[in-house]
Amino acid sequence: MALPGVHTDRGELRVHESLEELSTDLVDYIAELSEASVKERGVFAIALSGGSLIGLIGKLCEAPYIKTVDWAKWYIFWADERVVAKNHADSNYKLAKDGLLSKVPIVPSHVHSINDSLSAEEAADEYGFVIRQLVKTRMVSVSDISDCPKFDLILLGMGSDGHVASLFPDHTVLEEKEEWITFITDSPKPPPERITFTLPVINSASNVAVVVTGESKAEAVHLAIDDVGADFPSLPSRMVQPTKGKLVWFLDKPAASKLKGLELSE
Ligand SMILES: O=C1O[C@H](COP(=O)(O)O)[C@@H](O)[C@H](O)[C@H]1O
Repeated sequence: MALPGVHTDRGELRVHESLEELSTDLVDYIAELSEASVKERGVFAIALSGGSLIGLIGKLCEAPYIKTVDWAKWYIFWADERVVAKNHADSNYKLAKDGLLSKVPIVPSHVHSINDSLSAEEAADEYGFVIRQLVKTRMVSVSDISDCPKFDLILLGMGSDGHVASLFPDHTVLEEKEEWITFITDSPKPPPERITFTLPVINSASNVAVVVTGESKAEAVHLAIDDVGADFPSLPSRMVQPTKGKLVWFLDKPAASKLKGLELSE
């Protein structure tokens, strides 16, 4: 049984007993947002991350979602990508393609992956350009506060160091305010070259879900969510604060085990 969602200053917390239950709640949430967005805007612009997240959304290829989701209306993006060939084991695109995209009736031209023949800097520039074109045609909406794209949903994972997308703690990339997409060549987690959505883009989304599992991430979850004072201002996961959008944390019990004020029974 899931604990009921808890509403906090840091968003809604959904803590689950098992990965199976978390995965079901997560895909239901995605399917609901897809339906609402298609009803309202005619399309659903979703940005994926890599890592453990993809295994947790794999159920979208199964009944009932394979039939009930309006796949033709999906536009897919990546919140971050490693600068490797698309068929490389480290590619976030490959992970999503193998685990989801090749198994659902997505329109191939709606899949907006990064150009893997370019340098990190060029790939980030080109990805920003592609997103600008889609903002112009309103396949991706635009924020009414900043000039940033407003994705219907950005799905993020989190590393045990508190990184989200390819925004790493204490990295200058956290200060980027102008660009929508940027690049790094010194990622502390391999591979070193990556491109990433910037914080202004993440925080302009209509919905952001941060999906975190496992005890190794419990300390980072605590630092990202609990009231820890001003000591951790530059923890990327703590800087995920949608301006007008909704933030939901999908956690399993081990990841949530160091949160203060949550009654987690064994
Ligand atoms: O390097 C990355 O790591 C994070 C977290 O991955 P996880 O396997 O610990 O869940 C991921 O969200 C990001 O997209 C990826 O590039």
